[in-house]
Amino acid sequence: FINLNSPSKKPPKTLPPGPSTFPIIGNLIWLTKSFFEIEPMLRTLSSKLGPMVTLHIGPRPSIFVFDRTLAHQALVQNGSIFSDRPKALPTNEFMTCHQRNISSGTYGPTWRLLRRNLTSEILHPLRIKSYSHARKWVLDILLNNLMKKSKTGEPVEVLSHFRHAMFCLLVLMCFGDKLSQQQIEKIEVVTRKILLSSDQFNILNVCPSVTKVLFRHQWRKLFQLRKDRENVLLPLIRARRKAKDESKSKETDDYVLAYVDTLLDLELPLEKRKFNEEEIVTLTSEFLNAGTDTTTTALQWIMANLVKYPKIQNKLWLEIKSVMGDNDDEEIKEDDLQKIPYLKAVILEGLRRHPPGHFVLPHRTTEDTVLGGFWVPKNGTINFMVADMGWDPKVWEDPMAFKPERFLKTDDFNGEVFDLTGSREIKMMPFGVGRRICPALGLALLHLEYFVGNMIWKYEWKAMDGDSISLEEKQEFTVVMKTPLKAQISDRNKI
Ligand code: HEM
Repeated sequence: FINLNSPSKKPPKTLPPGPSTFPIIGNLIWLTKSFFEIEPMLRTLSSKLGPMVTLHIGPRPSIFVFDRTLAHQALVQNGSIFSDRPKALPTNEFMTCHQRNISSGTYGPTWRLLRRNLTSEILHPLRIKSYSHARKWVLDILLNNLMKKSKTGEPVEVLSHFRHAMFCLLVLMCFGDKLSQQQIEKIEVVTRKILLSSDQFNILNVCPSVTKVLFRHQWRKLFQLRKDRENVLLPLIRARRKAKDESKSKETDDYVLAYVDTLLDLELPLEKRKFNEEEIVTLTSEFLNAGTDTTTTALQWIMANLVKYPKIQNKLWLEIKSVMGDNDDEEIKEDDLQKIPYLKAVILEGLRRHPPGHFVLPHRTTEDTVLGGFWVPKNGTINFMVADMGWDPKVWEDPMAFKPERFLKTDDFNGEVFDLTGSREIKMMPFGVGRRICPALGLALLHLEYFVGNMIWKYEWKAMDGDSISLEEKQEFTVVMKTPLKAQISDRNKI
């Protein structure tokens, strides 16, 4: 790897190969496509052209990297060059208050402040522990709802239950735990609507000055969605501010810091002012969105594999039983999770085989540079093929099979537990790696282990009679099951 700033090396000026396109029109057409449409095309191109492929999307080249060693060189070894985000498309810019959130924020002091605030105030292990009562509360609701449904004798379609549970957890961490189910559902409806409609607004980004006239109804719809979001979130933000100002909250014993509390006093480092209400709405909705569909998707894929492969489910249950003994009425406590290595292996295998996102969020380079022998221009967009890295047959034997046992062979990982951060070497990267790695990796793993573990400990999960579980994928905001999981669920205590 050479940096173009180094005077001793003469840099190549050749971009990684890609398909030829019509100038301007071709570039604009890509803009209307979602990543999900692009993925299979990229795979075909890479099989012919090699581990790096360029597409001309919009005004700048977009480079896609399939190779895990190149990903490590870029994101870990040269993180300072590869950690910026591209300028947001107009619709995203509008919904993020000019990219003033963590995931789309420019690599600089505001992003650093927001990311550090989230990781040190909310995602710190001790703080995560302080939300354990919320997890227990949500687990009870989830288990009860699943059992209620299964008693009707109908197959239980689990997805909406999983999503609601994951959403409740994040709402409680974000706004404190005094919210009713009804309030939570109201927020869920609005945020979901925004997420599901995002693709339909792609067309507005092709020449916004024209689309503002031609598609003004669509633009109005987008304005309304942002307004609806403010209408549900602002009252919660104001209530928390009021409690803070009156310092009421700290007087009660059960006060738990919420994400929104940490945002109220933060000061924008360049502008030297506090975040305004619209910006806090953007930041809180980012927190809810970033964690709900990702974790829900992972949860569904993992449970689907446990239904599809009863032997794996049974092995997991036996291992849980060896820790829990005859305490059938108890749930698995968070401290006990680490005593169940097979549970961790099941979760890791789920994330490897079915990463919720098949790409990371787009990165932008801050300097002209060279990767894999090709030129990567300053301000170029670069992305990494997450799914393909986890399915690399050079790293993973029989990569498309679901085999949690592969994560128990610590010899394969230098005698240590598997390192998901890829700091030494990337073998898979469902959370990204480097400076933009998902800051909630630890929280997401805890949620997956706690909920999968307890759902298997309490209930036996079976496919519906005559039904086989299809692992076909469908591309939504994340890559989900094309046929959502339906299962027969029975109480293990009553078998
Ligand atoms: C299984 C669950 C999850 C998966 C697989 C996942 C995956 C990812 C990935 C791939 C990225 C992009 C990395 C990159 O651009 O290089 C990311 C970023 C991010 N994730 Fe997650 N995530 C999960 C859960 C969560 C949760 C629960 C939260 C919050 C509570 C969260 C908050 C974020 C944020 C704020 C970013 C932006 C980081 C930045 O740009 O600096 N994620 N995540």
